[in-house]
Amino acid sequence: VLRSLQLSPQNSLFFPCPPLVALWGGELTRAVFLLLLLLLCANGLSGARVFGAVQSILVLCLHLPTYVTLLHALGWAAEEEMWGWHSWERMFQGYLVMMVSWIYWTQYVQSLLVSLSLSVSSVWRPRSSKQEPKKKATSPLRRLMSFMRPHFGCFLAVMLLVGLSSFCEMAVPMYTGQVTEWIQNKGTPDAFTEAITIIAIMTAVSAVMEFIGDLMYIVTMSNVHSTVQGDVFQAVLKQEIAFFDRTPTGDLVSRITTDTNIMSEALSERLSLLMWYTFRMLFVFFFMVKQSWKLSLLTSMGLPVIWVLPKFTAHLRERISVKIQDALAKANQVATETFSCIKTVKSFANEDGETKRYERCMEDLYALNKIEAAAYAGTTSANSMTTLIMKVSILYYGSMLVTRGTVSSGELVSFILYELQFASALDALMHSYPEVKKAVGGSEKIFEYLERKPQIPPEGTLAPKSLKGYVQFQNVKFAYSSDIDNVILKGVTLEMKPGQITALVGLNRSGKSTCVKLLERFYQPQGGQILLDGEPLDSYKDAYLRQKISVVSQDCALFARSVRENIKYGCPDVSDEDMYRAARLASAHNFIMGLSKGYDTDAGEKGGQLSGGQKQRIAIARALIRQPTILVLDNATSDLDSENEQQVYQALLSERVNNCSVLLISTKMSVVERADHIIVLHDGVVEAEGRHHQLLESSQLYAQLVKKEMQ
Ligand SMILES: Nc1ncnc2c1ncn2[C@@H]1O[C@H](COP(=O)(O)OP(=O)(O)OP(=O)(O)O)[C@@H](O)[C@H]1O
Repeated sequence: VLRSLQLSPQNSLFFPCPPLVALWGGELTRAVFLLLLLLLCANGLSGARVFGAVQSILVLCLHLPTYVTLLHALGWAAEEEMWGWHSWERMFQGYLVMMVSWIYWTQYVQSLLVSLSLSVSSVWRPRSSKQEPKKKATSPLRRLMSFMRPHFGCFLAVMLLVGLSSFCEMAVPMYTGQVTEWIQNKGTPDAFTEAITIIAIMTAVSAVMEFIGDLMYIVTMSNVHSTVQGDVFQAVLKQEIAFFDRTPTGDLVSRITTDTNIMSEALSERLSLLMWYTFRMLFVFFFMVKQSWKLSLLTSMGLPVIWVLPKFTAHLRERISVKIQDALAKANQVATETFSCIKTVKSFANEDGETKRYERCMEDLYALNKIEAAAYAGTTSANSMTTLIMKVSILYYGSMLVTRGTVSSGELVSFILYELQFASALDALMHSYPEVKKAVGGSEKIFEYLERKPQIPPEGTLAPKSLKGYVQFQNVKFAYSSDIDNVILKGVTLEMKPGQITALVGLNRSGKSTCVKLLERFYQPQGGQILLDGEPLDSYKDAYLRQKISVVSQDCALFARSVRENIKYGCPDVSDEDMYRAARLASAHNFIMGLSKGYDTDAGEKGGQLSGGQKQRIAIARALIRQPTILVLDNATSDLDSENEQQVYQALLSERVNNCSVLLISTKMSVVERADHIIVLHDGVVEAEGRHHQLLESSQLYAQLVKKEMQ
């Protein structure tokens, strides 16, 4: 309606009041009218939406009068803006400003206000003493930053260098504009030489700073990478055994190697780009405002539209990245499992089956990669489109300003050069931002491991100088899972006296090894307690227990290192004499000396270069070298022939190493019968106990076991 009145200085008789008042009056009326309309239609809209609409109406109606008043107050010419408000150009501008402000509001200001109000309320809200403090989920980025904190000085220096280099680089277009004006106006040669010299110096300084900054950054980031990888490895090692029972090895390896690599590669490359281009953008913007604030305003209006896009796609890519890494871990697991069971795979001729399984994982990965590629391509083309539109708008508006004489042609040249830099910086930022987000997304699982607290009670503090080795199980109950039908120990009460050989016998799967695992504190009993020298097992230090209790089990694993390193595993400072003594006690010295390189012979992966019996004797030597107070032999000689087995037990049991307590678990009753005390385990409880000849009479099960072996 107002437009149809064709308001202009010529027909201002419609508004006898001053034009500024008329402008405010008109726009306020429009605002009131639109607000009333909103009130009528707001039924059912949420508070946030109504608030957003009110904000949009106020921006739409009041931005022009505010702008004109500001120009007026600064004493700048505001005539054109004051009278031109009804034109199509101004109307289009009004809606454009409103849209931009709406994007700013919904995407940036609102979330900023929410986080501000949250932090203020968390400071001011009195926390009742009864209230449990909520566990704050730390963002992966913040957790990553904690790794960078020790290198704060380096990062500060890099920032300074980046800042300096960007400033020098970004000052060049300004002097290029001066050179253009010099050519146009045929200026003095001195001015030209001066501008060119400054350009050359600025470029050289920028290049040197960039080189030093890059070098420092890459070195620091590789340091951060090693720390993260080392810490993840350590954190995983600290987990309880049940965690390893649940988590496939391939998964763990994938997290420690692949995931940390992806994260650090993306971070070292992309984060550096993000930093460089942020600085560049800041300086470019500074110089752009210096050239023409009006053109800069136009440029910044396009910014939120360009920023919103990567925000959405970054979120999408972050989610896909987590899925991709899960799929990769799954594929790794399949490969690890196949290669570690290669003999089974081959003997069942299931190579094709395993290949198909691996291919299925690859297909899943391929599907996810396609989605990621589509998200990437979509972002790139949308970004190019928006930057192109921005460039055209700037050229159009810039040429109008040159025609009006508001900016010189040199300034426009500089501005366009800056705008190009700005666009490329923005483009790089938009590519780097999702990549950094992707890396951060991928790092979530890594931090999950890093922050996971082992689900075992904290270790105790006891580490007495002398330990007798008196073990008591008092009504111990245990199950590996929460399934009540699967209770392994239903109330085991037993004793291991110091210096004695105690044997634990029973049918297969009766829970003998489980008792050992509980004694090693690998799992926690769900009922009853285990005492060592009268003190609860949990009150001892972990390292102390590992030193005092040595276990040799049937599936003793050796490492792909020399025999010497395997025997000295965990105590590398022990003398060679002690190593030979332990090896002799384990009846291993003679065969080791017969190996091609003696104690320096490589055992191969999992001890694959040695026979089962040789591996077991090395494992016994490894246990004895610590001079334990309690020695547990859990089917430790199952792979030895009877002659060698007798030899080992003769040495171990008759010499009674360091007078230590021995817990013997064996199916060979001829060995068991030599024990001082024999415990028969059946159906999760101790069925009988005593010496060999007593049990033959008192325990049917024991008599059966002896009979079975004799048969
Ligand atoms: N890590 C585990 N997770 C779940 N169940 C387990 C685990 N280790 C052992 N079990 C189960 O606990 C039961 C007791 O096993 P355990 O090895 O203690 O018996 P055992 O008497 O030593 O048997 P064997 O004489 O055959 O070595 C078995 O049914 C076994 O399958």
